[in-house]
Amino acid sequence: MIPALEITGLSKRFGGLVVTRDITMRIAPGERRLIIGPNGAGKTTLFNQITGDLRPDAGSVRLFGEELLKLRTKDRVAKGLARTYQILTLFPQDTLLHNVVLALLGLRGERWDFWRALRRRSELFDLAHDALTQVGLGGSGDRLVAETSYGERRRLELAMALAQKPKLLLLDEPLAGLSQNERNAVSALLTTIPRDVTIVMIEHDMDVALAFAEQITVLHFGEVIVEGTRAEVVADPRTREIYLGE
Ligand SMILES: Nc1ncnc2c1ncn2[C@@H]1O[C@H](COP(=O)(O)OP(=O)(O)OP(=O)(O)O)[C@@H](O)[C@H]1O
Repeated sequence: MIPALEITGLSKRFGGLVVTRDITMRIAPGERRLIIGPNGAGKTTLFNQITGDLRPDAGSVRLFGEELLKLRTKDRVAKGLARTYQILTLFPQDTLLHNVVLALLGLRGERWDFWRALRRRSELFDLAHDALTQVGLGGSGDRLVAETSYGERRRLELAMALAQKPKLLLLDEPLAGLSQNERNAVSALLTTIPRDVTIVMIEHDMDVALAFAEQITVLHFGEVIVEGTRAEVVADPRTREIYLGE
């Protein structure tokens, strides 16, 4: 079976600092993969190399068998890659619906062009509305982002990614900054994402993350230290040593 995501020998250093050391990882179609590791382990820089925000020094990243590294970010997105960010990247003075439409326009690789957007309006707006509905914000499209709660913004960001109908979704700490109630709601939402979307998630909230993930990769100083099923990784003494600091 062709993996949804296959990373081979991925390496990156910033001067003397190795942030990704020969990472090799295969993620099956439909899998829910959790990536954990201490602060600075290289989790976000790994995502940045998958998306093309950062160029690795060596290695390969394949999406359903197709090499991504020579493609620009927007072309990777067009191949079915979407991500959310640890730090939200929204337009607060615009509406939720417009934020999703703008994400869709980014997907299509078009410069922001008002008239062109207007011509495509109904199609784009329908897609955007569907995505908002999928995250429970269907009735909130006309509200300004600035007037929403943090939890609603996290949902909006998810809608922006889902609107692109990704095959592979990278979630960078989707629960960061949320209250316990909001965390429960967003994690319940994550379980409703259909299996034709493969999900790789970085998350520090272990309760939620462990419940969600089927396979777990532990990174430490840019290197894969432990990988396996939830039970295997939790039982592995290296996980405790590295991640829990025991
Ligand atoms: N552009 C850069 N230039 C130099 N060093 C960088 C750059 N980007 C990241 N780093 C360093 O790379 C290391 C890995 O950072 P990264 O953000 O990937 O860690 P992380 O595992 O996502 O951490 P956290 O859990 O805190 O988000 C850190 O030491 C960070 O300071």
